[in-house]
Amino acid sequence: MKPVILTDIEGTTSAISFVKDVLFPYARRELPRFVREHGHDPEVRRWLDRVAVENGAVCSDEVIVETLQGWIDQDRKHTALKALQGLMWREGYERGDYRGHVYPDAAASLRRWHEGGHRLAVFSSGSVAAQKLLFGHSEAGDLAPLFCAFFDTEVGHKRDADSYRLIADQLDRSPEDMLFLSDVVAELDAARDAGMRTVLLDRREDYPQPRDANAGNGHPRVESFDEVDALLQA
Ligand SMILES: CSCCC(=O)C(=O)COP(=O)(O)O
Ligand SMILES: [Mg+2]
Repeated sequence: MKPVILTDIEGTTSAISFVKDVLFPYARRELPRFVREHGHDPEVRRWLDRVAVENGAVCSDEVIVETLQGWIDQDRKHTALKALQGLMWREGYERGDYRGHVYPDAAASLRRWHEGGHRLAVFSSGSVAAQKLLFGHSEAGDLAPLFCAFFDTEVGHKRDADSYRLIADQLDRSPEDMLFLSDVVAELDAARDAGMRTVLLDRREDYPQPRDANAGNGHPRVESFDEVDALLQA
């Protein structure tokens, strides 16, 4: 049976700069208008209320917006922020304000692995809705149908081994039959603790200072998806 390939997004399939310089500023800028116009939609309200609870008090939408903007600045991976970002980014993708960045080697490899019979899945801190948008409106075309499953932090934290056990379980595979790709060593450590095979993405564009074997904590290290095939055969 061919291993299931589970991939992270930011810094792995897609440039960190796309997330930091395009998506995050867009959400930060659009947040006040979005909350004004959609704050009464039940789906939006649910997440805004989660932010209010986190603040420890009943607070105005203005304070909630400021809190969320602060979290964007800190790159907090809070589930409520990620869900709201996904809803805001939908408008930007649909208006054609931007397309999802996917490295050409990642797009080509994902297509090749899918054609070759590997099941592909995503695990990202970005919400499942945001993941589907990024791949569905990517610069390389609609890549979303290549994936059989999408997971976000509703399944658990990316640095927690139990999240990877749960993902394997939901895909009906043993962790040993799965390969996880990520640019973050702590995430790879968690996946390896769960029993998965791992590969560290160390893209020159995202990480101008290459990480050595010690910094990579023993995970096989590659600079593009093209190098992953050799590891799949190993
Ligand atoms: C999924 S689209 C936006 C990416 C994002 O919001 C994010 O936090 C990326 O985290 P990742 O786990 O993919 O490194
Ligand atoms: Mg990442």
